[in-house]
This record gives sequence, C-alpha cells and structure tokens, in this order.
Amino acid sequence: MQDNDSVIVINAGSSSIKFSMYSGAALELTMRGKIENLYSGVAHFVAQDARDGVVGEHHWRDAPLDHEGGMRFLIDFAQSHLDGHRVIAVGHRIVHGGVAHSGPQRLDAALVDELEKLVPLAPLHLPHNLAPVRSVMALAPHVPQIGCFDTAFHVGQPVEAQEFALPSNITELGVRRYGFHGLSYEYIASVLPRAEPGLAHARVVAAHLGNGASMCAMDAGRSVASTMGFTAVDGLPMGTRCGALDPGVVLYLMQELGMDVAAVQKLMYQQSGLLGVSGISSDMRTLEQSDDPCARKAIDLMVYRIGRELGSLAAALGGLDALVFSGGIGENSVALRAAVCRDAAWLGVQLDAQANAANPRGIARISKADSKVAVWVVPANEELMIARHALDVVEGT
Ligand SMILES: Nc1ncnc2c1ncn2[C@@H]1O[C@H](COP(=O)(O)OP(=O)(O)O)[C@@H](O)[C@H]1O
Ligand SMILES: CC(=O)OP(=O)(O)O
Ligand SMILES: [Mg+2]
Repeated sequence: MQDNDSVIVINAGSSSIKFSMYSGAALELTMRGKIENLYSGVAHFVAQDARDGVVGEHHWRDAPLDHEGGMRFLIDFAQSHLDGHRVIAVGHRIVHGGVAHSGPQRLDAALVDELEKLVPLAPLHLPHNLAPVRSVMALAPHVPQIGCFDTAFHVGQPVEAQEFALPSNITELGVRRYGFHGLSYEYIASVLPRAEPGLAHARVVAAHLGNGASMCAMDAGRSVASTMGFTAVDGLPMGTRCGALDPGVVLYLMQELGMDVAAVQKLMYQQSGLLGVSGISSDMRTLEQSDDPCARKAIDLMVYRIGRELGSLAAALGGLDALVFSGGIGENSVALRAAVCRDAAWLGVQLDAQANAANPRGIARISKADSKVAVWVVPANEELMIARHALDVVEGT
C-alpha cells in the first residue's frame, strides 16, 4: 500500500449509510461521513476530515432518498474528494455470513447472490449491506470489494455455545447460534491488551450497546459466547428489537392472536425494545431526558437484562476480569453504566464514580484502582477493523 492509496469502508444500516476513508499503510483516517434518514423525512449527509472539520454537507428536501441514490451520491462525493488518492479497496460490513463465510472475502456477483439467501436471518440488515455492494459493482466495477462478516469473530465458540437443543438434522441446516457485532468485539480485543496489558489473557465481557445491542464473552481475546444467536434479534432488548423471547410467545402470537409471519417479524424487530416498552422512543437520549415512568421502565428493563446476561456470560467464562462498554449507549450513558456496575457488585465490579461521570471520549478505565473487575469504555470502531481486513485481503496476507 502506497501513501496515496486509500481504503473506503461502507457500513450500511437500515436507515443510514456510514463511510470512512483510510489512507497509507498505517490506515490513517482521512475522511468519514454518513447519510441519515434514508426513506423518511429529509435525508442528511455530512462528511468530516480527520480533524472533525466539515468537508461536505447536503440535505434532500424534495424527496426521500433510498440506498441506491445515497450510494450514487457517496461515490460521486468520494471521487471528487479523493485528492490524488487511489481507491484500492472498498470494505463492507456484512452482518451475516452464515455457516460458509468465516472470514473476510472478496465480493463478486455470485457471492452477493449467495449471501442474498441469508436475508431471512438478518432482515433488518442484510438487504442494506448488500445493496451498496451492487451499487459499487455497477458504478466502479474495477475496484475490489471485500465483505467483512459480523458473525466471523464467533466461529471458534465451543459447540455448546453454538448449538440449540434441537434435533441434529435441524442443527445441520445451519439453525444454530452465530453471534453478531463481531467486528466491534474484534476491535475491542485488539486494543484492550494495549490499554491494560494484564488483560491480554483475561476473561472479558464486552457490551456493544447501540441501536443493536449484544454482549460477548471473550477468553484471551477469543469469543466463547454471545447474547445474539441465530439472528440479531436475540439477547438484550435493543432500540426496537425485543431480544430474547420465550419461543412460545411466537407460537401464541400466531395461533391465538392470528398474527402472520410479517406481523410477528415487524413486532420483534421494529416495534419492541426501548421503543415498545416506553411507547416513546427507541433513542436512549430521549428516554433519559424524559420524566415519563414508561421511559424509566424501558431503561430499567434494559439494565436488568444486561445484568442477567452478564452473570450468564461470566459463568461461561468461569469468572470475570473485565467489563467493557461500547456502542452509542455504552460510550455515552453515564447513568446506564453506573446502574449496570451497581448491579454487578456481586461479581467484584467497583466503578469509579468520578471517572464514569467524566464520560471519557476515548479508551478509558472507569473502575476503582482496586476493583477486582476492571471496567473500560472502548469507543466502537468497526470501520477500522473492516479497513484492516480489506487491506489484508487485497494484499493477500
Ligand atoms: N449522550 C448519550 N447518552 C445516552 N445515550 C446516547 C448518547 N449518545 C448516543 N446515545 C444512544 O446511542 C444509541 C445509538 O447508538 P449507535 O452505536 O450510534 O447506533 P448504531 O447501532 O445505529 O451505530 C441511541 O440509543 C442513542 O440514544
Ligand atoms: C448486528 C446488529 O445488531 O447491528 P446494528 O447494531 O448495526 O443494528
Ligand atoms: Mg452499531
């Protein structure tokens, strides 16, 4: 990789497309941006350079914008802001890789068709992850594209962590636990030992708490269990997803309430979680600012379920040495971190209230010096992980 070579990373969600540009062998972040509010209201684009200076902004006031229109705009924008840089790869976050895809891979039309078959396993994410791959293929066919799977980090989990107690002929069809947010956990596993060398071989539970939320148990940096399973609806309650549900509830909804598959899917993925419980918002900031008891109830339920999962993951690890908070909520919510740590005192967690309240912007330890369990905040950086993988694939390492 030359100094003026760049890797572009695309992380496309259901209503947003985030992009980052990294340059040179050290993969220095040179530009990042996002388009938000796709499909609804006024879509908004903003791009910033490495020093957070705004280098581009745009609103779509006349008509809603879709993923294809957004990608066309981003490709034009990137091309006119390359500043002499050559794009050697575009890396994509692909939420589900199924059983067959356990590492970053070059994407071609055949692979995209194959991944399309996994859409029912990640209906909220996969169509949006794949659409930009097709857009780039059409608009810049010569640029190599690399798919980085959120499931890949979890492939080495012990078999008990991966399997449901279902008959083996069903398990063999791929109906098993995969785990998600793997790129985020892989990044955390890569930086934590540098932040605290004693944690390199430790038992760590990381909580990625964003719109999607999950927790992962890592033993010496390797995933051994995760709260998300076959799909990204399992585990913790999230912004709009319900998290773990007694499967009998699904049968009841269908048999007794007459709901069809589409209605159940919508309920579980888009109408539940913080939004469903509060009836107010899926956004933690809005709930924290509200004095409505329903907002409090939604937050309390999330804290309770994080605590339950923490106990379960600590059991999978045979103990706990560190707890890591990441994602928009994990990085920013002083109150949620305090509540989770209060409830985890039995595990030996002792939060430093001042360090927590300081709400650090970067990687920081927020537990007391003598806490048996170290508590860290690590800002999520799935994009850097994708850039590293994309570079490795194009350089053949
Ligand atoms: N200062 C804050 N305090 C509490 N929650 C916050 C704060 N900033 C962001 N969040 C929450 O983070 C969540 C979004 O997380 P993020 O990781 O950005 O989402 P995504 O999964 O879409 O990348 C939202 O619930 C938002 O309210
Ligand atoms: C896997 C997942 O839930 O992703 P996100 O947090 O982007 O929704
Ligand atoms: Mg996220």
